[in-house]
Amino acid sequence: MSNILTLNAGSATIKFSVYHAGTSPVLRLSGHVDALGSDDATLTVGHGESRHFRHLGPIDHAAGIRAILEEVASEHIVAVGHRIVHGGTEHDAPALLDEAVLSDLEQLSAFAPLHQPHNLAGVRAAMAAFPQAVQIGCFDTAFHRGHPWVNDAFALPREYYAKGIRRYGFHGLSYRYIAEELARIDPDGHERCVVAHLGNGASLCALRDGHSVSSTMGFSALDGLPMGTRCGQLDPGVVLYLFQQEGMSAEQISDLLYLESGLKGLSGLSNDMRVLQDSGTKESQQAIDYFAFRIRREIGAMAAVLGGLDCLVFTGGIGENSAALRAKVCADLGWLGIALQDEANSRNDPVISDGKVVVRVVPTNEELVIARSVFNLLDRQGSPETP
Ligand SMILES: Nc1ncnc2c1ncn2[C@@H]1O[C@H](COP(=O)(O)OP(=O)(O)O)[C@@H](O)[C@H]1O
Ligand SMILES: CC(=O)OP(=O)(O)O
Ligand SMILES: [Mg+2]
Repeated sequence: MSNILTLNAGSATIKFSVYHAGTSPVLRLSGHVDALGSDDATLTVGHGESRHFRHLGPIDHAAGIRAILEEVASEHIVAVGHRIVHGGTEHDAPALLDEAVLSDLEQLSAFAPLHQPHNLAGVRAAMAAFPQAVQIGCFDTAFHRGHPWVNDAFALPREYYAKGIRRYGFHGLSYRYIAEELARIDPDGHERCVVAHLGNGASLCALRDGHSVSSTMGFSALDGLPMGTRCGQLDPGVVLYLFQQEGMSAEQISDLLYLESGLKGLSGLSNDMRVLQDSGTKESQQAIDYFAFRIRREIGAMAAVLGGLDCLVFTGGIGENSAALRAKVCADLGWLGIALQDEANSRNDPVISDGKVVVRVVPTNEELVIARSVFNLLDRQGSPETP
């Protein structure tokens, strides 16, 4: 049986799925490595009703990818679809990954150091594991490529935009999935929608009629909301100060902003919302309050971009699972027409509001977006493996 494997290496998780290559993707097997970067990463694999679970210990992304490839080694894989976080200015659609494309994408690793190197290492590992399979890249940035210029540009001299120094936006596979789901669930109810993708990486996207018009993430995956270990929006004067006055090296500043900040830096405890919610320390509570405050502030900004709001969607590991965080974010948004229905919220129901704005919890599915893209690309190429 011919199958498609999808690999989605995030900053704290690696998710994978195997789809049967029929007329449309049919899920056979899926799973994820969770809590990368902690002392106890785990692997969960599900096959229909049955699931198995394995402790992996303190492993890195490369070991996580190896564990996944071992799980699927016996499958007949004809194509591997990869989430590639950064596609730069060139890639606005899924692409076949050959040596030339891979070397272009390697140049973008500095723009997304927590993701791009792991995404590309995943491609190399999959090439070695399945040498006969085609490798296809699906880009997080592609969904945002149609932004109006005012949303893409920084107020720097114009030549910097031409050099690629602009706001790209990320989490695009997740936003594409949500936009497609909204079109299916409620075709008339989402003209102006803000989607909050809240995982270890976190961003908001403003959707108008299902198209991205603005995102809180910018040039790199550091900007916008605070995240598990990333600082989010920061006065560039702070970076200059750390460099010029504190004598920190570029590498030290990079580690500080990407790996030691956000929820982890503010709580002094963990990047993981589950740990912070259970901990009860004042610092953990402040970290959660700060996270919620910045999300609320940016929802207001995105509503201003859209000229109002019809729909708010929560997704990602935190957005899908933390009723307490959603309640905190929405608490003072009554002026926007947002009113949460407490019981529905505590159950993570698909609709959790009873106000003018429909507030939804939609589990994202980046793997399915990747699988559909792989199918379409193989289909256009007339692959003998897909009817
Ligand atoms: N049940 C839960 N309650 C609260 N937060 C959760 C829960 N499950 C996962 N999370 C949060 O989601 C994060 C992972 O988000 P996810 O979107 O799956 O990963 P990534 O950002 O790596 O793609 C974890 O680090 C944790 O903070
Ligand atoms: C772009 C990004 O931050 O992705 P993730 O949430 O998967 O880490
Ligand atoms: Mg993710």
